[in-house]
Amino acid sequence: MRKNLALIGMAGVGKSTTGKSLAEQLGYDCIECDSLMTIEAQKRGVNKFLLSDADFIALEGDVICSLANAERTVIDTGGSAVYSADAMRLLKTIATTVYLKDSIEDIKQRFIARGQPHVVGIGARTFEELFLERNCLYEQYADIVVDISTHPALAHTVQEIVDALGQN
Ligand SMILES: Nc1ncnc2c1ncn2[C@@H]1O[C@H](COP(=O)(O)OP(=O)(O)OP(=O)(O)O)[C@@H](O)[C@H]1O
Ligand SMILES: O=C(O)C1=C[C@@H](O)[C@@H](O)[C@H](O)C1
Ligand SMILES: [Mg+2]
Repeated sequence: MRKNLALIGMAGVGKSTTGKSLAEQLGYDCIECDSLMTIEAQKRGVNKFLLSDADFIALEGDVICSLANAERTVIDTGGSAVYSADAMRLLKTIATTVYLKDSIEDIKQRFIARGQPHVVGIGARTFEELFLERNCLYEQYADIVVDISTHPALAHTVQEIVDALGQN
């Protein structure tokens, strides 16, 4: 097992919720990339939610690449991290990547429940189109895929990831 874990997956799938619990169970630190991005954007004098998609992805790439020395850390990435080739190259080097996957229906429900939060790349596309594009990227970059659609309970998800890591 590499010395860190990186959670990747669609906005709202539960990366931050799972990441905190997983880190606690493993005795790892947990870094939420979205929070680091907010801090970095403030340093640069910008509001990250007002950035273009390209600038948002560049910021996300910079933040993730700043984690090169992380150890024993769960890296909770933003859903759009897969659009940054630099970020994914770094993560594949320093971490075991875990794709937290759920059904399109469940993700869409949670997306609507949260009031349709900021999501990169939605543009003129439908949620379904974005989901399918993202799903290919998440699968491409994943060392481990954990599908939570049949067992969505947090404790079950965390245990499934721990078990999969043991076999990886
Ligand atoms: N397994 C689950 N079942 C039901 N609801 C969940 C589950 N995991 C997380 N949630 C809820 O879904 C919402 C989004 O979860 P969370 O913030 O962990 O997702 P995320 O993947 O980190 O999203 P983002 O990419 O936007 O940061 C939260 O309100 C959380 O309580
Ligand atoms: O999936 C996405 O496009 C995003 C997910 C969030 O984690 C944030 O990083 C941001 O709102 C973009
Ligand atoms: Mg999150």
